[in-house]
Amino acid sequence: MEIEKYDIEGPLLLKPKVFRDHRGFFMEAYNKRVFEELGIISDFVQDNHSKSVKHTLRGLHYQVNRWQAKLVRVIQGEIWDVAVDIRPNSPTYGKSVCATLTCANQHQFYIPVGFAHGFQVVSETAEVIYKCSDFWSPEDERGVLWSDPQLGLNWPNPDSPILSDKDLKHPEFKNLRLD
Ligand SMILES: Cc1cn([C@H]2C[C@H](O)[C@@H](COP(=O)(O)OP(=O)(O)O[C@H]3O[C@@H](C)C(=O)[C@@H](O)[C@H]3O)O2)c(=O)[nH]c1=O
Repeated sequence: MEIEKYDIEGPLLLKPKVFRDHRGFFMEAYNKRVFEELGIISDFVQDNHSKSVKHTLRGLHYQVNRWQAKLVRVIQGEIWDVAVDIRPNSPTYGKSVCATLTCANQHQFYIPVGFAHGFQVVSETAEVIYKCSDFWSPEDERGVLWSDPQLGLNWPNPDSPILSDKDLKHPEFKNLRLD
């Protein structure tokens, strides 16, 4: 497993070792012991799987009270994935880190608690799976407006994103809700 750190403390880009042979490939997608050795001590309790069509943009999402660390990967297609630092006392508050995740590169994006998360689909369709360190809690769901210029995010297709009704209505970053 290769690991890349970012300028922002916390998120990691993980490049698992992939064993290829005439049958295809094998990889350990998650190994609690190895991840803990890397300092990723999240106790993952829920796996999510979504499929989206090209230009779909999901985000930017986080939960309060039941904060979720996430381990994101793509099993079909390609996405641009982003995590925005919303830890109030962080020196990098409001800054973001991103990763291109594809079924070919097998990379995984580890997003600790304290970040808002979103992605946009670059390929015709993409299937994304991610582990979460706490359960979904609808009343604790919060969001930030994906297009807020203050965040300065370089979405692959900002002109015609496909969004949920919910994602159209999130507040701007200056009105971030942490309660
Ligand atoms: C997030 C979630 C949704 N749902 C349901 C609620 C709703 O009817 C349907 C679709 O939900 P959403 O529109 O919120 O799905 P989506 O926009 O894909 O939400 C996800 O976006 C990415 C970026 C994240 O980081 C996730 O934590 C999550 O917020 O699925 C669950 O049953 N469990 C869950 O954990």
